Amino acid sequence: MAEPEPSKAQHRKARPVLRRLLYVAEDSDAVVASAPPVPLREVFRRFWPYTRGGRRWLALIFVFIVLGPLVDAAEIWLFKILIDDVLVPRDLSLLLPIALSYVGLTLFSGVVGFADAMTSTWVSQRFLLGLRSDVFRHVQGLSLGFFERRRLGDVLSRVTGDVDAVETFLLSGIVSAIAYVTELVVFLALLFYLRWDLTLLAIAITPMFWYTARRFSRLVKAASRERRRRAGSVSAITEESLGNIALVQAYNRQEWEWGRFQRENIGRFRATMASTRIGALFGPLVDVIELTGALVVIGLGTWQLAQGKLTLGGLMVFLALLSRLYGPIRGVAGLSNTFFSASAAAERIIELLDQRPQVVEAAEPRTIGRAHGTVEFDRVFFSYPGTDRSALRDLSFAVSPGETLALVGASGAGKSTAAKLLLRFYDPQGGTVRLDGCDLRDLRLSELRDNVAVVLQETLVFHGTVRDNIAYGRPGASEEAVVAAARAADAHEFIRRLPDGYDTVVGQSGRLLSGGQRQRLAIARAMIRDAPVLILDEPTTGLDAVSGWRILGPLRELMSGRTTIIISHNLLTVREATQIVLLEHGRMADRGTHTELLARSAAYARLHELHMHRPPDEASAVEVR
Ligand SMILES: Nc1ncnc2c1ncn2[C@@H]1O[C@H](COP(=O)(O)OP(=O)(O)OP(=O)(O)O)[C@@H](O)[C@H]1O
Repeated sequence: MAEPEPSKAQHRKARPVLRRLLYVAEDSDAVVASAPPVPLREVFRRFWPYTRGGRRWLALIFVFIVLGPLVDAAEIWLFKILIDDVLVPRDLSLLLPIALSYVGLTLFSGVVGFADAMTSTWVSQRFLLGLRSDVFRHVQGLSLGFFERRRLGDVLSRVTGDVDAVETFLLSGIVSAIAYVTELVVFLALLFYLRWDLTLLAIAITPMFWYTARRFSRLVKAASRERRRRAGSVSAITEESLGNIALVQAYNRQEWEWGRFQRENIGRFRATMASTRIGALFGPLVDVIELTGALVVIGLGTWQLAQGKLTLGGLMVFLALLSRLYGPIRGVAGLSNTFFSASAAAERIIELLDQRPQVVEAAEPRTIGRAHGTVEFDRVFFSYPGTDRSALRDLSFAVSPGETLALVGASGAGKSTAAKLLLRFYDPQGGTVRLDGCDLRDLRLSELRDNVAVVLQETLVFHGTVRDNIAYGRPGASEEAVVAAARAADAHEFIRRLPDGYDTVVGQSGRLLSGGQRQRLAIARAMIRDAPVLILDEPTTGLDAVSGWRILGPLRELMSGRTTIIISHNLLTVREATQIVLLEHGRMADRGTHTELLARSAAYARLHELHMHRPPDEASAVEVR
């Protein structure tokens, strides 16, 4: 770290000013909360296993670490010989061997330096490779509930930024610590060998180093924690704001979004400045301590030189070695700052790794292979974690293969929640959801989801080609299968007209396609998955009447022979359902076919009325209440 010139005024300022300089103000209504503190020992314990692949190489790095100070010491010793045996007696006979030794040592240290740099980088990057990939895999396996509560940008910042700091903590930090200790041992041994009394005097000041370092490391940790948290917030706001750029621009909210961003940005700036101030104050303080030690030694050494107890070369070498000794002492003292700062990042990773999926697979899950597709909700009660309102209350229904069950009801009635339970994104607090008579909690998660295909309200299209997007439903699907699915979804014609046909890149979130086209792509994806159970969550949302009509054909094709649960506000899609469940506040208010409900349920009849007497484009968007 670059340490700026010491500001003398800083040393003189009164305590409150010092407090303001050294402490970072924390913002209570933060975008992202700080991770809970974790002791250093625990941080080591958690991340040490990730060094597994590189431990053999670590041993090699330690060899390089020892070689470094030995070469340095040899060079310094040559310097003593140069002064005492060549320069002072003006005897040139040793000059050539000394010069050759210098060349040899320089070449050797060059080779060691190269090998050291390559090996250290390899080991640390291997560590990062493993850790980052594990963190990603872990986060990916967390339940939907986690992502609904967390800010994605903060998670991104942890996976990309904080992971690097863990490496500093565990590898670079430890390697530096060992390097410093080795240097200390080598130089101290030489110093003692040269003049034990002067050496004792010189190291008498070390407790002051430790004391200063201890005081500073606590401050560094507070500042680093705040810096990391702010980095997460900046990332979260960037992701949210740029991810919804169309909304931001359409509502002219740029200034407001910028203000939100800027608040965190300034917070990050302040936290970084605070930690730099702490580091920058630490440097000059240590300089003063170091200078005190050196001055005492120079004083005593000059006196001993005058007394003839020490040669000029001896004194010069002593001072040269001493200057090398303070480097590692200062380094070891400063390392605690590095450790504490990196541990602030490690805490954020540990917090992420400690998140457990709310949905856990049974210890010995049942295997059902391809299901027939009978779906059953049996007296299901559910409320979202952290809420006390029930999203579903005592919900029971059953759907057999080839049948279609439509869930209708006002917005917030619990329709999508039922779909989430069937995919086992959450487990119900009461009752059971079954597939082919098996409690979902007993099934292998991947197998359950293999048996279900979904077309969601917001059509999920990835940045990639049309072909990739369809084949996402069944990895490794053949070209024929992709085209057949597209044909069945009535998508083949429009895909053919795209600039590169099936190779057209559709842009992030499929922005280069129309809503109807995206929907048909999603149907093709569900089609190719060929799962026995189908969940259609508002498949015609956002489509005008013509497009809505247009995808009815492909939808019917997709639904035929499968168990379908359709959530829709559009009565046209619902009318053909085998049974319709009318939900009100999470409860089943009524159940029957379209004709039965029309005759019996005032609420349903009113809806139908509303739907039928509106112009078709409005009718397709009207909600069933
Ligand atoms: N992740 C969540 N955390 C907490 N509460 C939620 C969550 N998702 C939904 N809810 C609440 O659960 C209830 C049911 O929501 P759900 O999304 O199932 O309604 P819906 O009938 O599908 O509505 P819409 O027709 O508007 O999609 C609502 O009161 C909603 O506020």
